[in-house]
Amino acid sequence: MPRFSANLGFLWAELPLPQAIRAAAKAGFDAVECHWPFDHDPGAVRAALTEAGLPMLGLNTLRGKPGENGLSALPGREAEARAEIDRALDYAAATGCGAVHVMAGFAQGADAASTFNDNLRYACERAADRRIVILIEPLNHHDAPGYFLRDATQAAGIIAALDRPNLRLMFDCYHLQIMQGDLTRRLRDLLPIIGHIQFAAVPDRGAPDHGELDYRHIFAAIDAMGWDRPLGAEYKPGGATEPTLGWMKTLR
Ligand SMILES: O=C(O)[C@@H](O)C(=O)CO
Ligand SMILES: [Mg+2]
Repeated sequence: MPRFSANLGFLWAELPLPQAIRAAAKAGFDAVECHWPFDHDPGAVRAALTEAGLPMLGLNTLRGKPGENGLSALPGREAEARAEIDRALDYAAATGCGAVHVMAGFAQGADAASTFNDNLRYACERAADRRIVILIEPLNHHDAPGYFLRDATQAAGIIAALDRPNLRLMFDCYHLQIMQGDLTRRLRDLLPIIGHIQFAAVPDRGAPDHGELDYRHIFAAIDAMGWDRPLGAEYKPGGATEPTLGWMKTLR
């Protein structure tokens, strides 16, 4: 039976993070994850997680200046990228969060590729002694045109080349349906390197109860593969979150 993580970057995004954590617990989620929680006191976040009895599965490195979408593949920006990796790892350690998504940024070409690899090696090393997983996530080219990491094939190549036990793929069904499709086979083939799975309707990124993907089929297939960790609900509710949660009953 699938279990679910509320992505608090989109769900209950209007609430301060500790309140959003409590709202997710009340709604029946099994875990939470977030985008950029750094303005919230990590002690208050940890206390809310403990009170709610929920783990925090992941958070992202900061994106950089306005208009940027991560720094780790940007040649010449290594010092800033690594400072953001350190900041994210410190916050993850302080809140007991299990994974950090290292955001690549808008860049292309060989220099970007080697910069990303070097920064990922740095992140994996710094994360290892804290038992934190480093995630990389392909983003679709409509929402993030020019983003360095475009699809799961590219991400799998990086993970194989770096060969670090704590480097994993964030498999976001929304982005990967847009970029590559064939999600059932792709999930099965990539399962050994997947660190987290996220979902939303395609193409509007709404609740997973409409659109071109049938999540009854996808979640049953994921279940049959033996995946039992919470799946990340990373969709845009377009208003209050509670009225959008009907899918939790039908997809469980
Ligand atoms: O899919 C997304 O957009 C997120 O998972 C993310 O962390 C980067 O924006
Ligand atoms: Mg995602």
